[in-house]
Amino acid sequence: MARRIIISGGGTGGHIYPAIAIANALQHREPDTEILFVGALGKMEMEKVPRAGYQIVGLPIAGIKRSLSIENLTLPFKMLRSLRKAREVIRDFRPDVAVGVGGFASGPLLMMASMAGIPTLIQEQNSYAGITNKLLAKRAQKICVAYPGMEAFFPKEKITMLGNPVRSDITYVHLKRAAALEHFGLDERLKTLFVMGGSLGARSINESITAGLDQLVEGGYQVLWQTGKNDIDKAKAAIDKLGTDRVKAFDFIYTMDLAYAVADVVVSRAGALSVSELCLAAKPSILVPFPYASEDHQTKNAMNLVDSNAAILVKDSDAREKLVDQALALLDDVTRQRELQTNINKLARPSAADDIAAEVLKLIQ
Ligand SMILES: CC(=O)N[C@H]1[C@@H](OP(=O)(O)OP(=O)(O)OC[C@H]2O[C@@H](n3ccc(=O)[nH]c3=O)[C@H](O)[C@@H]2O)O[C@H](CO)[C@@H](O)[C@@H]1O
Repeated sequence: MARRIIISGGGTGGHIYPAIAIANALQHREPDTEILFVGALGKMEMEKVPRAGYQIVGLPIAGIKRSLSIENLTLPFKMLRSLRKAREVIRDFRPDVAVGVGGFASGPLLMMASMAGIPTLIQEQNSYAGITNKLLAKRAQKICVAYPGMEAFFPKEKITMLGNPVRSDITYVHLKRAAALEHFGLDERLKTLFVMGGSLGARSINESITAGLDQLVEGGYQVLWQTGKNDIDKAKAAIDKLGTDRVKAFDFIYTMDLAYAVADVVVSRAGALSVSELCLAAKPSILVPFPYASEDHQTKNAMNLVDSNAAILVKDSDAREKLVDQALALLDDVTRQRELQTNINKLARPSAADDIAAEVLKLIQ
């Protein structure tokens, strides 16, 4: 009989793409597996998951607003409605296993699944566990992590360290350079700086790049720039002002494999999945951790690489002053690029998605 698996969570790309990578690996191992995603209504996963070819159901859940907001008063009702909806989805789909990847929807879904006696597995991308995953861990059968020391948050006997699941098309990107140049309309004679702000975009990176765009273009380089939704108009205005066709800006890039393929040097936030992808794609990288991520975990993600001489760190507070200079220095220095490339690739976990899929399947008797 076909196996049925629910994968739940989302909110940002850092939760959605590992979920898609696990789903792809499951279908590769067991092609007749039926997979249903459960996300949060109104969140990014409701659009990105169907684009990746999977069905998704949305729960009416929301997070606490940090500012004093009347919306917070409706949260308990949203939680109750989400629990009820999660119970319905489980009753109708009858999954053999439920997988949680973090983000709002995984809370109610995994809670109801474990109450119904369905085995659950958690995949934690970061070196720091949020409150939802800590609570869910008590009832989960297996917890797959990407960083050491996670027994500080989870029961030790349930933890397996397998790395973060990365979409398989990000392997062997060096074979896709020609296709990537054509896809983005870039010039094969020029070296490319790929700037990525993560799934939501990064304001300080965007401002720093805007300020140094003329230097990059005058330096003879071209730029592929992923800005996030909020800054795309400003980025396009800066490009128009410079009157150049050597800078291509996008709010979101669906073909990340091609973006990595074309990049000689990458400037990026240090979200867990971005970091795992940079390892797999073996890209010389300058990381600018988002300083307000919980427990400053992006700095930890970045330092993990910097300590192995596998990436360069620029602090968010130094970005405006130093980022473009550092990018130009690295673009100019092929020896340093090779050194970073070799070292970052040693930290890649190419089999993570498949290893996690194997753990998921093991939970089905
Ligand atoms: C601000 C914040 O709290 N960010 C968190 C969020 O980051 P964020 O959602 O930015 O996540 P990551 O950097 O981990 O991953 C981004 C994912 O989105 C994909 N992508 C991104 C941009 C784009 O244009 N196209 C695209 O496909 C990337 O290839 C990657 O798969 O989740 C991560 C994983 O839990 C955390 O480590 C980050 O700290």
